[in-house]
Amino acid sequence: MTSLALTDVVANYGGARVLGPLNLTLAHGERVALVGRSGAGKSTLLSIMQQHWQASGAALMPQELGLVPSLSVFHNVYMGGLARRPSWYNLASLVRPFRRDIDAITPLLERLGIADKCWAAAGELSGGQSQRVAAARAIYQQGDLLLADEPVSALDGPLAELVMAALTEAYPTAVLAMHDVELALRFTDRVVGIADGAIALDEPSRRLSVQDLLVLY
Ligand SMILES: Nc1ncnc2c1ncn2[C@@H]1O[C@H](COP(=O)(O)OP(=O)(O)OP(=O)(O)O)[C@@H](O)[C@H]1O
Repeated sequence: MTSLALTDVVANYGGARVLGPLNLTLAHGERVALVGRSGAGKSTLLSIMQQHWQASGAALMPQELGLVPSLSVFHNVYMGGLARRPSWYNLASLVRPFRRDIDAITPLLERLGIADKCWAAAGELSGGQSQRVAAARAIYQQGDLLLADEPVSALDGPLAELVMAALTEAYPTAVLAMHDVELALRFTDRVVGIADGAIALDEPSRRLSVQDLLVLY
């Protein structure tokens, strides 16, 4: 993968245009923050990216997380790697996880501070714990590109940094919709500001300050 391009993309809901026409190119190894006020079109743009780039190995961390509440944390994370294994293996793992998968997933949970919840049902977790499980699942997926919608919205301070560091280390190429502009500037190379469904700003993060981004809000 060298670069990924969206050309003249649009999104309509019930006949009303909410995004575009918009062009955006993402280079390999580039981490982009999507910022903008609520309803600007960040989630819509991420879902268009997913539709266009799924075949290029995009991992998605959706805003609503998409965990299976009745399954354990382990199994929710394991699901990130389902496509790498044959069906018989996945079924056997559901009944009795293999040691090598436990050994691969445990360090990830330890890094994100949720190893003690490995065998708890995902439905019993707090919002911040659930978000870390979804992050672990996205990391375990090991795609070429991460598309994450507000990946640390339920976490604050050091935990938000921990998760951002783990996600960006696992995915050198990523698009992350973020509300925390300070965190966005620290963990990405480029900021794309969305306002009313259009690109209102597209600059390298190092050239921007938090103040520069406030115009979008
Ligand atoms: N399913 C839907 N049906 C109708 N309109 C929708 C739907 N989903 C989103 N929209 C509209 O599309 C626009 C963009 O929404 P979107 O969720 O992409 O914004 P966002 O920037 O991700 O917001 P937030 O930061 O609150 O998640 C909004 O005006 C929203 O009301």
